Parts: sequence; structure tokens; C-alpha cells
Amino acid sequence: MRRLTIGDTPIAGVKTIDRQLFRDERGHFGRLFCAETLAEAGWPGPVVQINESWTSRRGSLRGMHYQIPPHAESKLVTCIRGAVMDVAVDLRHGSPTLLGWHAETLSAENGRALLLPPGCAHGFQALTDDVLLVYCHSAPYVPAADAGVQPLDPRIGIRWPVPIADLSERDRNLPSLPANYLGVRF
Ligand SMILES: Cc1cn([C@H]2C[C@H](O)[C@@H](COP(=O)(O)OP(=O)(O)O[C@H]3O[C@H](C)C(=O)[C@H](O)[C@H]3O)O2)c(=O)[nH]c1=O
Repeated sequence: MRRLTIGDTPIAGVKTIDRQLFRDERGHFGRLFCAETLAEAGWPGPVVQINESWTSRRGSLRGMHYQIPPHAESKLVTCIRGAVMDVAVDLRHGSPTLLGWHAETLSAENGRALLLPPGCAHGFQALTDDVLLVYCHSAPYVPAADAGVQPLDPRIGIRWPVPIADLSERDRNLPSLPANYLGVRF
């Protein structure tokens, strides 16, 4: 069996990555990234930065974030402690699924990760306390390119599963999309 198994989602380029976890009486061992396999899933090049994100409370929500061109990035999100509902939103101009969203439950237990292509905003809600995510990025963080859309925007309509606990000031104030929103040319 392959260490990383790629799955499609209804949004082009958004892929599930199922990680084989080798379990024994000590615990488990699993692969987080494989250039050869993830190239098949559309990963564009080297991993440029790796980040961690720790969220203490169930219900906390982070997102929806993306980097604007020319700093758009692919992102691989892996949950190594706890569980989240992880969400991708399609913001690509001309995409047949523009403003569509897709959610996956990522957890340390299920070993599932989510790969997002450039042009998709990312966010998640913690389904447990004490959640730890690892992010692989295909482009560096550029503060001036750090953009976001409102996670509670009714035009997107993400159904967050549990009552929202913590939401940052920034995320609370992210813009909702205009009625004539056509997406971003990535
Ligand atoms: C994304 C990023 C942020 N930062 C700095 C900027 C802030 O001073 C601090 C916290 O950033 P932020 O409040 O944007 O963190 P989150 O709200 O967890 O956002 C992240 O989680 C959402 C769901 C994502 O998909 C993004 O990867 C990322 O935006 O880290 C960096 O130094 N490097 C980075 O790559």
C-alpha cells in the first residue's frame, strides 16, 4: 500500500491525502510529505515553508485565508493532534465551482490531510481541544499578500459543525464577498 493515497474532491485541485500510519505497541509512524506522490496530486515544487498551528479550544475557527498572486500557494494541511473540520473555498475566476466549498475531517487518528491548490482559501474549526496542525507551503509567506474572506459569509455558506469559540479580530473583520464577485485570477 502507498504511504500517501490521493483522493479527489468536488473542487478541482483540492485533494485528500490519506497517510498510512504504521502502528505498533509503541505508537505510530507516518509520512507527512512525499515529493513524488504529491506531484501526482498537483503539488508544484519544493516545500518552501512548514508551519505549525496549535488551537487550544474546541469550536475555535481560523480562516478563510489565502495569498494573492503572484504569491499564491499550494498548501498541505495535516492534523497531528486532535481533530478539525478543514475547509477549502474556491476563489478562482472562471472556475465552475467558484465559491464552492469542500470540508474534510482531519485528525491524528484518521491520518487524512488536505491539499489545496493556489486560488483556494483555507480555514478550519477545531472539533476537539488541543489541536495541532502542520502546514506545508509551496510559496513563502508574504504579509502584503496575506488575504482572506469572511468565514461566516452567507454567500459561501460554510456549515461550521459546532458553536464558534475563539475567532481572531482579524478573521471577525474579514470582508464578505460582493454580489458580483467574479473571483481572483490566479
Ligand atoms: C500564515 C503565516 C502567518 N505568520 C504570522 C502572521 C501573524 O503575526 C501570526 C499569526 O498569523 P495568523 O493570525 O494569520 O494565523 P492563523 O489565523 O492561524 O492563520 C493561518 O491559518 C489559516 C487557516 C491558514 O490557512 C493560513 O495558513 C494561516 O493564515 O503568524 C507567519 O509568520 N507566517 C505564515 O505563514
